Amino acid sequence: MHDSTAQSSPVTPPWATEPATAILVLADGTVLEGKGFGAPGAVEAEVCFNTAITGYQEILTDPSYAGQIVTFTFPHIGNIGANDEDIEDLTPARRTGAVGAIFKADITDPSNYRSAGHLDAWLKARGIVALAGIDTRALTAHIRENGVANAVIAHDPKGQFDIGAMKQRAAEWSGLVGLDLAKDAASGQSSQWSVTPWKWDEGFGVNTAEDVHIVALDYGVKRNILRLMAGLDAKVTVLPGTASAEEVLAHNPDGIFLSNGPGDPAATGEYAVPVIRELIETGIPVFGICLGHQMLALALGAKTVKMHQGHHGANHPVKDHTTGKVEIVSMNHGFAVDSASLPKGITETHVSLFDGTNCGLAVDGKPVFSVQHHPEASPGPQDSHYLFRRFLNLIRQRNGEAAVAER
Ligand SMILES: NC(=O)CC[C@H](N)C(=O)O
Repeated sequence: MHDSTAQSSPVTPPWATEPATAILVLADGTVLEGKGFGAPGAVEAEVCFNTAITGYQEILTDPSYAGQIVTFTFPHIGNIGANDEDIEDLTPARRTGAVGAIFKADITDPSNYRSAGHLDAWLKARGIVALAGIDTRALTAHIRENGVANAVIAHDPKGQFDIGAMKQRAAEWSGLVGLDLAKDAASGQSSQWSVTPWKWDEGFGVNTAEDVHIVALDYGVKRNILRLMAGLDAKVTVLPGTASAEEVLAHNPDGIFLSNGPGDPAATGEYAVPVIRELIETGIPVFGICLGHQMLALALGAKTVKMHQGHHGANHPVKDHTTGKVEIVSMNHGFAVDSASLPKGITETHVSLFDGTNCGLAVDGKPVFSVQHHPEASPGPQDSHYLFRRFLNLIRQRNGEAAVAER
């Protein structure tokens, strides 16, 4: 990593035999040069690092990564190719998710029975600008020391870059604080969801039972969340995150789900937060994940803050205070609920064992709870799947039915 003052192109890194075809310029002037993959072009976004060792397609298609470039700390990305199943955004044609990707090693030819093509071609089709061949450990250390960075990532097969202009663009970008990306991340349409989780040798299933009805408010929802709820015999109706409380209640839900999503939770204060405030007064069980958790906290009067480097990975330890158990979880957030701001009557249910930040809350005396981490774990370990059953039990209890085993 070096601070380049070069304004002319093509850029030739000292170790390379060929000119760089992709480049990352941070707002602090740091320049990283390597080999381009995926879509040509240039885009400004926030660079964060993800420590998961599997699930690169699920990560890159997670709508919560809108406005972000993901640096994978795992060095070999792409070796199992790409397929049409490991997708997390609801409407892939809209390509909501990460806009850039950074890898240590070049993408190799795919070798996996599920592969339908090369990751490079998939990145190109999805419009993701990718850079490979850089020291991702150094970039990760840089982010850990200095915090997530605003940047511009560019890929030009001819290696023509205007580094000065890229530096200026990175420095001038507003960053994610104050940015509402959830409104655009949502599919914007109401739909029914009945697909159940993928099973070995069977693929995805379809749920026809409709024991309970869950309305999921979509702020950029991940498919595996909907699959897990459908897998618990729920009829799932997805509504745009901009729906009013009246529109939600018109569906007669037994439970209301608040989805994950991109951007600053505090920027959703005009549409989502007031609606959530109304919904929690109805007595209908409410469950929120990640952005849904943060917006619920805001609706309850707490505050959210921007984190230094965020949590992005599939190996984070979280403690559930209600059971005393520790779960290894999937994480993807750059904002957090300030636990000191949680008002009276709200219990902090989960905390991160990495840094003590808030990872869950429950409203005393109401069937309303949420978590910061990702129990759908796509990708990630399945320790937190019990949270979907906890939600179902709140619904069953309210409907006068017997609880199912949580674990
Ligand atoms: N995965 C999410 O829902 C992320 C929530 C929010 N955009 C954050 O970065 O903290």
